[in-house]
Amino acid sequence: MAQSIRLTDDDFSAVSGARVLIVEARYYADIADELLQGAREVLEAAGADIEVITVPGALEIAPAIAIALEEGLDVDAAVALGTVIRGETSHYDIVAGESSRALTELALDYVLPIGNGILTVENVEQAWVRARVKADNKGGFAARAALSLVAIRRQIADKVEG
Ligand SMILES: Nc1c(NC[C@H](O)[C@H](O)[C@H](O)CO)[nH]c(=O)[nH]c1=O
Ligand SMILES: CC(=O)[C@@H](O)COP(=O)(O)O
Repeated sequence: MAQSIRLTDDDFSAVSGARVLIVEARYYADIADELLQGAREVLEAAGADIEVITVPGALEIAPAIAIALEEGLDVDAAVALGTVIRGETSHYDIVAGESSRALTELALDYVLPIGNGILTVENVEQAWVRARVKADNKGGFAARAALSLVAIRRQIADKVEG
């Protein structure tokens, strides 16, 4: 019978004990608290082992993950949390674009599951709707995305070893 490997499964029993690094940017500290809570709840429910690194802004998230990996921190996945809100200048485009571009490059270079929970929004109101655990819970979503990739890696490894 054909078996499917699904990236969207929400059954994370296979990822219990996964070591997950959260890197949170606290440029907007109160929103950061909410994103972190959402991510933590998902990871704790999945039985993950969590390490948190705090950085000043979204541009430091990918470098912090890279430093952790280069220094030998042994992790199965990372979750990036931050909020970038448009200001008066073009700086928004740099922070929003580069922080996510760097994460994608890092994920592919290191073949590391990374959940991208960096909000890129027009204003604080939009940020809160997306960050709030009882609303969009994007921190939780990013954590689930990272766990999905850990699960799929384990499923594929089992299949290949088989
Ligand atoms: N404007 C926002 C920033 N800017 C700061 C940069 O991320 C960085 O910390 C600085 O350029 C020093 O390297 N960061 C955010 O997370 N959100 C913003 O809206
Ligand atoms: C995303 C940003 O860096 C932004 O907050 C900067 O604001 P501004 O463009 O008004 O300097």
